[in-house]
Amino acid sequence: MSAHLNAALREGDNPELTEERRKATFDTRKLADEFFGSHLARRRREIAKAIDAIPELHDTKPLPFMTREEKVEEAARKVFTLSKHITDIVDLSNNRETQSLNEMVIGIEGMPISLHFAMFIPALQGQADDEQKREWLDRAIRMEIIGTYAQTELGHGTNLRMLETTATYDKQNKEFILNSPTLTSLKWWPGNMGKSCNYAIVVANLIIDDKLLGPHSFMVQLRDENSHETMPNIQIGDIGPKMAYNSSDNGFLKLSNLRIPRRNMLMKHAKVQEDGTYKKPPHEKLAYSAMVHVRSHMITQHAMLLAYALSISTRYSCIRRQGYIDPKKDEVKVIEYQTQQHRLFPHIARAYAFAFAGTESIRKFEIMKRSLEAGNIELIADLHALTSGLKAVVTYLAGQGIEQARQACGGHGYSMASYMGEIYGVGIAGCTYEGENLVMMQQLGRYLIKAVKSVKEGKKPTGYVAYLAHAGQRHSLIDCRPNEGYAEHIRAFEHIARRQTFRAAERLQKYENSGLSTEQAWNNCTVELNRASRLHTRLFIACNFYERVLDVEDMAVREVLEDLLHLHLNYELIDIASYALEAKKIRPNAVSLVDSWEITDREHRSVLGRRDGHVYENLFKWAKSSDLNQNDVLPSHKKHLLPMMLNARKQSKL
Ligand SMILES: CC(C)(COP(=O)(O)OP(=O)(O)OC[C@H]1O[C@@H](n2cnc3c(N)ncnc32)[C@H](O)[C@@H]1OP(=O)(O)O)[C@@H](O)C(=O)NCCC(=O)NCCSC(=O)/C=C/CCCCCCCCCCCCC(=O)O
Ligand SMILES: Cc1cc2nc3c(=O)[nH]c(=O)nc-3n(C[C@H](O)[C@H](O)[C@H](O)COP(=O)(O)OP(=O)(O)OC[C@H]3O[C@@H](n4cnc5c(N)ncnc54)[C@H](O)[C@@H]3O)c2cc1C
Repeated sequence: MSAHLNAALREGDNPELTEERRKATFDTRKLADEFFGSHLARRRREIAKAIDAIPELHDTKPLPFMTREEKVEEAARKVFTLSKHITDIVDLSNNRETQSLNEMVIGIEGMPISLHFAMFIPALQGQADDEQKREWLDRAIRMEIIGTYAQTELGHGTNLRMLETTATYDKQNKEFILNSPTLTSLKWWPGNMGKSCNYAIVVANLIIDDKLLGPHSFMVQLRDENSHETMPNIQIGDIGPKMAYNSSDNGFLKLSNLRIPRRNMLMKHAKVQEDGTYKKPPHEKLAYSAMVHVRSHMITQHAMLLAYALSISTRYSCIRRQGYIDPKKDEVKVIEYQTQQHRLFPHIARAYAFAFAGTESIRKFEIMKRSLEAGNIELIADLHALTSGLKAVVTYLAGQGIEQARQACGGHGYSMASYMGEIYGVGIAGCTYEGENLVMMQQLGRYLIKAVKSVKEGKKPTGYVAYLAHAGQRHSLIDCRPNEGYAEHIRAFEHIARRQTFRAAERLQKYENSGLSTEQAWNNCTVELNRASRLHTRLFIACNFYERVLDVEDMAVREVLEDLLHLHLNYELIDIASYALEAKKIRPNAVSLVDSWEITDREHRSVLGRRDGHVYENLFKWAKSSDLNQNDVLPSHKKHLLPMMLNARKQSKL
């Protein structure tokens, strides 16, 4: 590729990076079009340009130098400033455009309206009836009110059936009475609930005539709309600092005999009539729709976090020179070391694979939503299984990749100047929120076991589990030569996933036959079952990557994606670092592959990952701006350490 086609080349950049960019075999803009989709890629460029022109949307100082209060204030300031410009910059009905704008301006550490858009609005869209939508959804979209999703409690997050918050129907007054009867029933964790929101969708166990009817969603006003003071019968606050996400005020909530009108229960699916008659929803888990929405969107979000970390470490690896390969020559860029390439490149391949899987899970979510609106509940189970698996596998592997990217930056990777600590903290939170990963793997496990049962009954499952009915390869994998082409890789992958799923199913059957209860037998098999779920999901990601690459029209882009696909399939299959062959092929394109993510410096917030590569001078500037450097001698030093040392000196002279 002639260098002028590489959109990332700019005057004045560090020559080390320019040298890398000149080697690109493809046009980074065209690869960006594949990674994001051409519309979003173009819009992201336009959004970045629009932000450049509005100084009040820029960071006032690097986020790691801010206290928690300053971070919370900065996020609030930017949300307010954005509200004046947002409709000029993005199409608000496009979630991914809006999310890109938020990440570029506010960053990944959280903001007062995260949950409002991620869950409050989707819960209203999925669970409120038309009249309720007119009352709350329109106001929420206009941001007249800010809401969150309050489900998890101090004592229970995973096991929703045991939520202790109660909503008891009072027929006389046609009201629900909401209560947090115990310490463990306090709502705990909901994002932005501590200080920012004035409304919440509270998930509580519904009780009518002493009958427990399971978790349902209720609209609760938390704070006065004018004064923002906490409403009566409510106690609310922030849960304190966390590993990351400290711009967000995750909160606690106690409800004490709070009365709300009957119509505050979201009634699109389940309904409670005035006389207390209860109408069941058409599918028991429709009340969980907001969680499925977030799970299906988390995959692209985590692909992006991984991309942030890898573009920082790949660029930095081409700036950093350390040691020799040939002692007679200069010190080499650390990217030249095979170990560095093996550390980074498989994760670059995964970032692309995850982004494509994420686009697919969002597409599947939209299809399910439309089919549900037409009254069809059939796709719910498939989507739940798919998103449970993807959510768990992608958040976990993205976390691993981010940590490898951090280690690849050596000591400077541990400084917050690299921003790796925050990216990691935010990434691994995804392993926990929206369903703890090992628990979500079991949800997919249930689905796989059902598919095995149907295969054993002579039926042919369709869709993502169709491969379970294929005749298994009789020979072992040792006979499987990966160089025979991608179809052979996929067959090998299917073979491993199928074998593990059948092994888990047989083991479960054995325990059940031995007289153990279903639950006990299940618990004895969960390690095997989770392995099957993991393999099934990694197979889905690989197949999706393979099919996606076949669709690419630009030959240069297709070729580099095939290199990544080849690496991905081998790495996933053999589960060891890539072959030297793949590493050699990826090496000349390493920087351009990460440039194709088109992450701006503003979005990165990383000194190490700067697009222009001027790392060292900026590390020095960064250090100088530390609060601790504002005084030559810290007041705390004068107070404690200096007297201690003076005293010690005095003592030794005696
Ligand atoms: C699934 C559980 C663990 C178990 O539930 P339980 O009731 O006990 O059910 P089971 O007996 O196990 O199963 C019964 C059957 O029901 C099926 N099932 C279960 N769940 C579902 C479902 N959701 N859909 C369909 N079917 C379901 C199950 O498979 C069984 O079927 P079968 O009998 O085998 O046929 C459950 O209790 C559970 O889900 N627990 C986890 C709790 C959880 O996830 N909590 C989340 C709280 S909210 C939260 O964590 C928020 C976090 C902050 C998010 C920050 C967002 C960051 C941004 C992300 C990007 C989003 C962008 C959005 C952009 C935009 O749109 O603007
Ligand atoms: C950053 C962040 C933001 C959050 N935001 C929100 C929010 O906005 N709204 C909200 O309602 N909640 C929110 N949460 C809460 C989150 O959804 C829960 O923490 C999560 O669902 C996990 O539940 P838990 O904490 O009860 O974990 P636990 O269930 O207590 O998990 C602890 C351990 O027990 C294991 N375990 C539990 N059950 C089983 C089982 N059945 N089988 C096998 N192993 C099991 C798990 O695998 C894990 O290893 C947030 C959490 C975080 C970290």
